[in-house]
Amino acid sequence: MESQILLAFLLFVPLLLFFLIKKKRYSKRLPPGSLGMPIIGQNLEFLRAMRANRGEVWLQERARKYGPISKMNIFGTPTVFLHGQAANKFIYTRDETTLSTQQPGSIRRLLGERNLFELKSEDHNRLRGAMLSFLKPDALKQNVVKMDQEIKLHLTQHWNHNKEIAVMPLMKTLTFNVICTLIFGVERGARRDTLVHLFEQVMDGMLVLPINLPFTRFNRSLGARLKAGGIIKQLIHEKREKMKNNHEISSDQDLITSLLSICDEAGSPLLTDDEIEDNCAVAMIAGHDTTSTLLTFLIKLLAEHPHVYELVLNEQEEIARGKKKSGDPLTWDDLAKMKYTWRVATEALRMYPPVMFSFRQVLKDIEMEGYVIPKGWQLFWAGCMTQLDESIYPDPYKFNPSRYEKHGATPPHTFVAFGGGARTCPGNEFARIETLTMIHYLVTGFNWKLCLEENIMSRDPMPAFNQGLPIQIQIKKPWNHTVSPIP
Ligand code: HEM
Repeated sequence: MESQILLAFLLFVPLLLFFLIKKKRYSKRLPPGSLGMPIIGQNLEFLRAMRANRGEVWLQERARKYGPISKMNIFGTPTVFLHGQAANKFIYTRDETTLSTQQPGSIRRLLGERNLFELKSEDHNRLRGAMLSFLKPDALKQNVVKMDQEIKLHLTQHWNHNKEIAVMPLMKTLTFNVICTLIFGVERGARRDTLVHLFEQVMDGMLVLPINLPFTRFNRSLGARLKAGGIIKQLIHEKREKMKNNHEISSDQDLITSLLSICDEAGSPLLTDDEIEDNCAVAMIAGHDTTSTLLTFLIKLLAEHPHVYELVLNEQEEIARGKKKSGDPLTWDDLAKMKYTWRVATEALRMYPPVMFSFRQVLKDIEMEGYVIPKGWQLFWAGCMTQLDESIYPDPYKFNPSRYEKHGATPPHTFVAFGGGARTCPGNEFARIETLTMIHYLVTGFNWKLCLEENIMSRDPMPAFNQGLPIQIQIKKPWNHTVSPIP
């Protein structure tokens, strides 16, 4: 008996030691931090912090505790959290055999399987190239007049007769309408209103646990996405028919027409209808809340910084004086002159980036800072945290558009509001045109002041004002732009 116990002991102890050492070696190489409870992980903590507008603080505290790389469990997946200039460079320069884009399950299912965020390698290049054939500056030049008209119509309908407005919902209305006109090419009316309403519901389920049970937020959003997809399919069909019957139709009149008109070398359509549908949904989701957030913050910051407002006004009045007739639309050349106004927008994007973090999937083990990021894990990185790093942007919480006058004011991989590398936002030029045009008409046409002393914010996932940012407006001079409704 004694010899059996001794034998068992001799076998068991080395085995135990082996597992302990192996575990120790592995966990030593994993980044610091805890994975928390299974499934729940750090979800609740993080989402609560985001909704209380403490998302940045939560991440900063984490970074202070564990350094630039740590592990956690978010959206049900073991995750490594990264931030800092080196992390941004690492992610933006990595090829797709190491890292691939993978959104959390909720986002993936809502955007559709063939959406640009999910596609990789050749598929990604093909789709991205097709989107850029409409979104690149040369193509967008043709659409400045449409943007101008859409913005004038918005101001006439929503600003002209009001004394007090809530900025945030109105900016969403504007950016929805701009996308409906320029991306979907869908006429105003009941169908467009339905589409807008459906996309609002889709947005609601973007950052939730993807539990598809009746009455969950996710279930409602999925239902709305299905219906919105149906409307986009119908638009694709109508536009295809129109193109068959009228060969004169210009391919850059909207994104759907542009995507339909691209063919491969054999003359067959380059994209499937599913790809067109999913990527129109992406353009709506990626393009409307981001730009409306930027515009809302700009309106707030201009109200709070009268000297900046004056400089923007001078620049815009100079451009207005250069017009042959009052009411003539802005041109591409006018936009190129708005240098100071774009610095102001850049400073707003630095301090209040609409996209604070992104996700990637790790395809092979990665060594970083002496740790291993294991294959199959999720990377969660807060690229924009560098924008508030005082060693890079001195006095980072001070709104100071003049900081960009200095040469080298934005060191590489530190200003990343539009992302970087192969996945840089393809809509940045679209957003720039929309923002500059809107600011032109706002400062030349209106004065405004904030109604509340404090405007409480939250993030869900974009930064938002809980009370919508109410302002009082005053029309400077009779707003006499004649606008015909855009089809
Ligand atoms: C102020 C406005 C905007 C901001 C701050 C913004 C920000 C970003 C960021 C940070 C990314 C990269 C995400 C990542 O690397 O995971 C991105 C990607 C993307 N954005 Fe934007 N965006 C804006 C406007 C727009 C607009 C107007 C559109 C379309 C009309 C658009 C369409 C897209 C698309 C399709 C992608 C995916 C690109 C790819 O994976 O290749 N964005 N955006």
